[in-house]
Amino acid sequence: MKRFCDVDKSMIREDDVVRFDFDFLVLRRERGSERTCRVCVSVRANGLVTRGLCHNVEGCDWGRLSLDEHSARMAGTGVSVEIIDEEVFKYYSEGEWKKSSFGKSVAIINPTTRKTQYKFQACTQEEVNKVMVNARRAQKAWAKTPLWKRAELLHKAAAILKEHKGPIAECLIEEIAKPAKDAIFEVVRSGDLVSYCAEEGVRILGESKFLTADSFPGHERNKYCLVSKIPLGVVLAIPPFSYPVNLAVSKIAPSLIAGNSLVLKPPTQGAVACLHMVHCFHLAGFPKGLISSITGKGSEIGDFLTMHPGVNCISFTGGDTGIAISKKAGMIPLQMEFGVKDACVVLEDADLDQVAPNIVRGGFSYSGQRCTAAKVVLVMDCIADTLVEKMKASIAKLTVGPPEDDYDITPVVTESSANYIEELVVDARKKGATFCQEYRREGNLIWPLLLNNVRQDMRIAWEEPFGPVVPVIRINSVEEDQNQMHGCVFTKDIDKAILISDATETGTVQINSAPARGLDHFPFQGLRDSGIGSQGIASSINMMTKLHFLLHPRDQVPDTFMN
Ligand SMILES: NC(=O)C1=CN([C@@H]2O[C@H](COP(=O)(O)OP(=O)(O)OC[C@H]3O[C@@H](n4cnc5c(N)ncnc54)[C@H](OP(=O)(O)O)[C@@H]3O)[C@@H](O)[C@H]2O)C=CC1
Ligand SMILES: O=C(O)[C@H](O)COP(=O)(O)O
Repeated sequence: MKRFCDVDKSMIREDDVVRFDFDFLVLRRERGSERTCRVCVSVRANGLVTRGLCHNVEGCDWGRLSLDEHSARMAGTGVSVEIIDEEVFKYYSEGEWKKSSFGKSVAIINPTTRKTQYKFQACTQEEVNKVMVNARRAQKAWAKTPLWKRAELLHKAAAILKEHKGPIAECLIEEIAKPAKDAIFEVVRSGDLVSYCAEEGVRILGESKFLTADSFPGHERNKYCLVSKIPLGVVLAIPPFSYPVNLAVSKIAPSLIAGNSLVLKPPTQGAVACLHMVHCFHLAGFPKGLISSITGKGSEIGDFLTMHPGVNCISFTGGDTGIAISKKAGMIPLQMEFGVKDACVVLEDADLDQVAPNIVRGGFSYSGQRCTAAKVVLVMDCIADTLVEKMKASIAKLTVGPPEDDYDITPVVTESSANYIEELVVDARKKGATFCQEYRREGNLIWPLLLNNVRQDMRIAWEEPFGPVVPVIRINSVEEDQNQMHGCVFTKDIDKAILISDATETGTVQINSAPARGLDHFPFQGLRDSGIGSQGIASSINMMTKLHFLLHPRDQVPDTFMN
């Protein structure tokens, strides 16, 4: 290696007190048949990566890299080097990155290469117990920390998170095959969410309600009640693989601003992206024990966590696992968001040139692995042929390939997920659905598929594929639709759209646009088996607090104050 480092002085502000650290890391990687072994050096100024130099032992010419290139290539290294021990990512407890005493690790399989990409610690029950005790202790002090100080730290974490979008996005690409631009967007959006939450928290929690007794029949103005919002205690956050960073911070930020402590259980796929994100909170300087991340497979450590007596609230997003969690959890508030079968209803008068690309985007972005993906199209029979042709034309434009090259359709998250999608496709073929494209699969990569003439007896009509397959069901009237879970309505008749929205049991209805969570501060919820409570910044802050009442009878006020 010729030169070790070259610090980019533009990264350092004039008034910074600069402390330089150097990290050395030997990085071994496998991509297909290519094997590389690199020695990387990163330079940190006050904890942030400034420059790095990497040398490929077999003659790589990475050479001197810009900050962004360096960050992008050094996921799991550089500023985050302390979060990894040899090849295994650590868990986060008491403000430190730790190795589990268990000595067992969990592998994260890259959906594209189908080889082990990363490993993380499988934590023990004793380690969970310790985290809970520390979380409770830290929370008591945190609840007394002024609101503006809590907000200040969240703003700092948000800035660090956005600054480190490169390495975190790289993890999203490698762990969950999120297309590169979407991966970057997820991190940036998450930083914005944290900041917005800090602002909203100051407004929501900075106000309290004042009640007087004389508003109730038969009472004088002789008693007052002050209503304020206080934290719940320890919040357990469990996000899904599909938005591991965004759906983790959507739980972390409201919980912290409200004065709670937070224990995160990252999803297996997406765990390393989550750990990098947690490290951004660590770098921001939150008190020890306030944020922790217990790692391990949900099936192994999940029950112990969710039934732990130290947990005062669970915020979960995922599949049917959540239904089981709701049944097992004790008398604590739950915020649960599960899977859904979002339907797009297309009426006779809809502008099909607008509808087709909208549904294709809604159904196929991130290869259909969004809870808000368009999962069934219910179209009036008289316009179905035209819509299907237009959708076929839109689908033909989708690109298919690896996430790092930012293709539209990328491999689905696991082989078992691909197998499940295939089962639904095979069932639809057996029962007579019309295939608008040839079904094609290579490993976890499934080409986009539109299934026409789907009937209610086919599994794809009801089950959530969480993949790039969209069924079309023809209807003759809106009443015929028994899904009752519309995600959107396409029509030029706004009155009709509102009537349909009112008549259906669904959390969110979009008019003339594919289903989406909205923006992160909009409320968002599923009904019936799709969830408990609402997400969204304000909803989550409210959900993660309880009311506290301070009553005061006026006759106790000294006479001097009464006149
Ligand atoms: N309504 C909404 O807002 C959203 C809903 N979803 C839904 O999520 C599903 C896909 O996500 P996916 O990650 O596969 O969902 P899962 O339900 O499989 O997993 C969700 C989370 O739960 C964890 N987990 C698994 N078993 C347990 C357990 N026994 N106790 C506690 N935690 C456990 C998982 O960890 P591990 O990975 O280690 O198993 C993961 O972190 C789809 O159904 C989708 O519709 C997705 C996004 C948004
Ligand atoms: O995890 C998911 O599926 C998200 O909640 C979807 O969010 P989006 O609609 O903003 O993509």
